[in-house]
Amino acid sequence: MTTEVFSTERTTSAVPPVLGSARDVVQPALRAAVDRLDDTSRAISAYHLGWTDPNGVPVQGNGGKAVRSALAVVSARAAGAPVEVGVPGAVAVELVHNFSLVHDDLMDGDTERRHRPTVWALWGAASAILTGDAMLALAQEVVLDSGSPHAVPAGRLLTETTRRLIHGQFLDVAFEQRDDVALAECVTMAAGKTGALLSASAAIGAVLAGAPAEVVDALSVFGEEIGLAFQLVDDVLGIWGDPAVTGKSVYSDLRARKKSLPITYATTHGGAAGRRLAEWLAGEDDTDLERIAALVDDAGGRQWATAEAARHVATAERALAAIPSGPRADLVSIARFIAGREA
Ligand SMILES: CC(C)=CCC/C(C)=C/CC/C(C)=C/COP(=O)(O)OP(=O)(O)O
Repeated sequence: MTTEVFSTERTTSAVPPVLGSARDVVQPALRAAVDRLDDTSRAISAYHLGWTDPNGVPVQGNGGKAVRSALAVVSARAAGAPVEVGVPGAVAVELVHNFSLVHDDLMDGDTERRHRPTVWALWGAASAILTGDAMLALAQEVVLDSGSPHAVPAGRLLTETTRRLIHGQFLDVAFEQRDDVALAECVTMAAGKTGALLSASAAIGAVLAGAPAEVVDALSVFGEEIGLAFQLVDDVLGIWGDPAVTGKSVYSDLRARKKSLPITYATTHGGAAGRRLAEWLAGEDDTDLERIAALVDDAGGRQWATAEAARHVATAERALAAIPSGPRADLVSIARFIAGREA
């Protein structure tokens, strides 16, 4: 175990107002886009997005925190454009995100998301694959139809981001078969799996607005950094989060023997506790996951991940120095919310 001292404190932060105001402008456009899908993909997407129950009856559901779409509309404002310019980008990144969740749940065999049964658990694997694919294709269409003279670079940002997302997911899946994953490899995986789409979300509004490269680059760096913070917090919640709040099954990441960031830190830097954890990861005993979570803690995995998340948020905030103060404050509020969230 290293001798460094990390803070274990994670200050919880209230949902920033910008998430609500962005949702108000993005939701109608997201619904209009989903309406374009074929009947089956539309019905399953509407369920996944929290608009209907499995029988298609409208509900006041939970379609997620909508962090990525909020970033996209603030991104347009950061470039001096009206929020409306960012809306097609916001719809697109939310669709790419939800494509990835539907496919990820299938790959991981997870049966619960956002407090409800997952798409594959209700409709089967083929429907989950096809609905995810439909959302991904729709995302491109929304950007191409945006009417922006910068739709092609925005579409390209989205396709390149999707390739990074897929690479990150491939690494994640490959790590399940390996017992020698290095911390740097795990960070690369998280940057692809989560950083890429957060980075594109923070930049796409500015791209649609035709912003200069230095503005787009600053927003991309901001998004990439909060993406790493996001995944670090997600991994902490995946082990120590309250399932009643996260809406995910208890210890699902441990049961799946995921080489998440706190676990990889623990196995590679966590001394005797880390070695015991590595032995457990290589075995098949699932009986006492509470003890395994305590082992990750003892090996410093939780402290490290929490401190790293705070460090990435601080780096993200520094990248915004040249962004006008109004949108900068909103971006900072999203970054701090990400670091302090409990779900
Ligand atoms: C290609 C492929 C299958 C990739 C999968 C990539 C993947 C699922 C990465 C995890 C990203 C993540 C932390 C999601 C939770 O987001 P969130 O907490 O914002 O979710 P919410 O929308 O429910 O709030």
